[in-house]
Amino acid sequence: MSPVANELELAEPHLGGVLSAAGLDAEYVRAAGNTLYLRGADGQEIPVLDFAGGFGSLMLGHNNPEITAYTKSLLDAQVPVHSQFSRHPCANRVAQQLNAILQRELDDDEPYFAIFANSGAEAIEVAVKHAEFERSGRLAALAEEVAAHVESARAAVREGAALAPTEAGARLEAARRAGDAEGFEGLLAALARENAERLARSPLFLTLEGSFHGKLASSVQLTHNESFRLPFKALAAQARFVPRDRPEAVKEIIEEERATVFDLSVEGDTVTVTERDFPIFGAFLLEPVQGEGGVRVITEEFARAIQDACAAIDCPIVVDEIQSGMGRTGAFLASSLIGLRGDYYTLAKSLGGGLAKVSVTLVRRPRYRQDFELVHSSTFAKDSFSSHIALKVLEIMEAEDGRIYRMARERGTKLVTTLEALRADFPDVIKDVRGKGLMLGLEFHDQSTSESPAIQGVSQAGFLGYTVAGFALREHRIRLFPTGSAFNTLRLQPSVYLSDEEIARLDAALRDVCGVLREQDGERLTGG
Ligand SMILES: Cc1ncc(COP(=O)(O)O)c(C/N=C/c2cc(O)cc(-c3ccccn3)n2)c1O
Repeated sequence: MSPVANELELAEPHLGGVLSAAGLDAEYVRAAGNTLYLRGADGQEIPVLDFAGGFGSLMLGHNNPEITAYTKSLLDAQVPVHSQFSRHPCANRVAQQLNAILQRELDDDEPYFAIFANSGAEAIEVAVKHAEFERSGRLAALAEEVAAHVESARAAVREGAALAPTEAGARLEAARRAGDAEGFEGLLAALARENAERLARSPLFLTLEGSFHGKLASSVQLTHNESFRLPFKALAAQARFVPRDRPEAVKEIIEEERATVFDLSVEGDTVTVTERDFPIFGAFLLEPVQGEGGVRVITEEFARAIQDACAAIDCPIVVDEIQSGMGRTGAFLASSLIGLRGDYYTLAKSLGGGLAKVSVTLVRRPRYRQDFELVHSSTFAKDSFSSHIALKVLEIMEAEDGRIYRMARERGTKLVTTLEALRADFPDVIKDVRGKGLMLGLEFHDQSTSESPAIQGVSQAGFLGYTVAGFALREHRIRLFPTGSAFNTLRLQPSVYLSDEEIARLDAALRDVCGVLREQDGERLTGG
């Protein structure tokens, strides 16, 4: 290898620089439970208490002993990892187990078919592609129906039928004139041209302000954060972002964006031009608890408004449980706690037990299009290694009548109580405590007008959360991160094995942070 390449930092060096600026560029050499270990100058391991929790992928902790032992047994047994295009009974058992859990939590026995992938964003891409596959089938059926109506109208006009004067008829007549074609055939040519243009429009997706659904080409257009989304706007179908605090906006936006095609009907010797809605919306996607958007819990009222508005236009709902699912909020599905029912569910992160990369998109049977299986695939998806691990994870989650979910509720209550006590003691520093179960957010007041130039500077740069994280790592050996789109909010997503001692350590560290911010001690906060 050339000596130059040997010296260069070649794997995302700029990100490394950003992390280094915040004092977060640690190298971890081991992990277990809620602890990561870095190596000190003397070569000794230094434990770091991890509240980032793999951004939600470590419900069962780092290197969970039961899962690592099981993984070793899979390797020892030489389980075939890549046996694509063969029977995958283990993947099917994962799908069956997921269905059993959904049926329990949703109290409904309608099956969901499973399409496996390798990451959360890929599961979203699968949902978006399948929804488009379903929508394009509906568009084809509509086009066929209109074509049949056109033939009936053509025959009726030949028999002397006349056009009824309607507003839609006037609009179609204007299109005919613009197309410079004569008579009824000219009108039909205008109808065909107009409808072809309208049906060829890209689908429009609906999601919430503050949403995060991934950073791949389609999924990033469903992620609200403009710095993630806008550079790639030209790549994929767009979304409308619904304000989180206005459930009534769902219907308003649907009304604004509704799309129609011309149609014809014949009654006796009268032909009538009408305009009828066609499905322009690909799907409505939402997280029951927004992670990236600052740990915001969607209310039952909002869920109902979305459910009703989507049912009225037969728009599928994709419930993104990639971060909120897998028991993190105290139920397998966070959405089951707010009465939200999805046509699709996406799961990832903790499904792989902190070791395997696996995600799954579940599609409710009435919407499922089996031909999708023949046009979508991925080399590593549905591999038996990941499927075995996912099955083991679900077995652990469901053991002892859902002990893990009870632990998530009990540990989450203990943790949120600690955070609320902190806020009560530092109301000038802590603005809000949010979340559910072990998916919690701690929001700091804005410090952009701090009297400390250092604190003012990092706040105005949107770096307060990262600076606090750097302080916690340096001074307290605790790993924290702000959410990617709400920089003053720290997300806390430890494993269910969180101990009282670890909560107490976090409390002490956060009280120290609050003291530093109250005293406006920029020097200490930034380690300057
Ligand atoms: C609801 C939801 N839907 C799809 C995805 C995409 O999943 P993948 O990351 O597996 O592609 C995520 C994944 N979340 C990623 C994430 C969530 C988060 O809260 C922070 C960070 C993150 C990552 C790196 C640096 C800083 N922050 N990453 C998600 O939370």
